[in-house]
Amino acid sequence: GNSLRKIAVSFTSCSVIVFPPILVFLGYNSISFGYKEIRLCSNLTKEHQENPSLQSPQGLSYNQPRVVGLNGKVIAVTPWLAPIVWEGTFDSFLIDSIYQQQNITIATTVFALGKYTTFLKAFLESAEQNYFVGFRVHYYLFTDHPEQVPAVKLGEGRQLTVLKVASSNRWQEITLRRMEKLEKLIESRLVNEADYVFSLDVDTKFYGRWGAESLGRLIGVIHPGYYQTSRKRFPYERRPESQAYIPAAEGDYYYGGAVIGGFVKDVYKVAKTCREQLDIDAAKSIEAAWQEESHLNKYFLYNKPSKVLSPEYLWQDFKPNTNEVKIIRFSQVIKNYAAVRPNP
Ligand SMILES: CC(=O)N[C@H]1[C@@H](OP(=O)(O)OP(=O)(O)OC[C@H]2O[C@@H](n3ccc(=O)[nH]c3=O)[C@H](O)[C@@H]2O)O[C@H](CO)[C@H](O)[C@@H]1O
Ligand SMILES: [Mn+2]
Repeated sequence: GNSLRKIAVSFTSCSVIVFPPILVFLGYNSISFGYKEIRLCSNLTKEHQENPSLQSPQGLSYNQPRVVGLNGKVIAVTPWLAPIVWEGTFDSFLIDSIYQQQNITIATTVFALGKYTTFLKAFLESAEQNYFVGFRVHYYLFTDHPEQVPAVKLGEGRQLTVLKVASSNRWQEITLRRMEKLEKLIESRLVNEADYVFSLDVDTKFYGRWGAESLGRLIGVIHPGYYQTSRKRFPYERRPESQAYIPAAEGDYYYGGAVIGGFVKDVYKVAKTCREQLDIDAAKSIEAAWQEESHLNKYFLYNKPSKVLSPEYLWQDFKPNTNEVKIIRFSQVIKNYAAVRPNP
């Protein structure tokens, strides 16, 4: 909780009113007094000023953005002027120091159903070494086997909550249901318990720093398998009957379903919208090519992320090293699909 910051973004500039000293709660147990300048303006809302949703019309024609330039250098900004986070574009000490002052909590949801509980130990241990070190992190771990959750020593200010969910005999159902679980978790808890939330795949490991440079209103990650692929060959859903359908001439990046992040409120919109679109498809007995990842790609195409994580933030262990990716921060481990999934 950070009420000061919430007050600060609730009003936009025009006329300035200086309030007498007011009580402001900071964090959980400290109280401070201060003069609060509150700026009021009738015709500008918070949405417009502080939290633009970056909606983009459907059917626009524009060039596909490149991730690596023709000179081989990485591109660090999208055509809608959102940063693409690469090593060398930020000062990790500076950016962590800025966000540490804000006393934030980063909720992190992770699902481990069926045999995927075997990935938990490496995921959690490597997260403790690399992921938002020095920040308050709250893991929300969904599993059908709570007894298989390993005991991992967590750093100061970090906690883990285990939430029991029903098993499923289809991996497709497990991955796509994450949207609904995330939606409901935000409604019931995260609105009060966190400032930011990340939803992460569990069949992964952290190998390098992942810190405050990844924070923003709405965060997507560029999938490591498609960052040099022409948009018409992205594995988007191509059947117009699906709510996840994207025409061949459209597309910015192919985003990985393994990382979704941002302000609790903005991630809520993603999760709720994707869950609704998945429900419409299910009622028509249609399942998108890559389940919720397809719906996520549709969402991000027309609701642009405010910051995009480069493939440094989602790699695959089997991929050879490349010139552009200097640091691998988070990577899919190699898995034996037949051994870990409940169905082919
Ligand atoms: C790198 C990447 O972007 N991966 C995406 C990709 O394939 P993946 O092959 O990465 O999908 P996956 O098998 O890892 O499933 C996604 C996640 O669902 C959970 N899970 C899945 C199966 C199971 O039996 N138990 C279980 O707990 C687990 O948290 C896992 O990390 O496409 C999926 C949808 O098809 C998801 O969008 C994944 O995020
Ligand atoms: Mn995965």
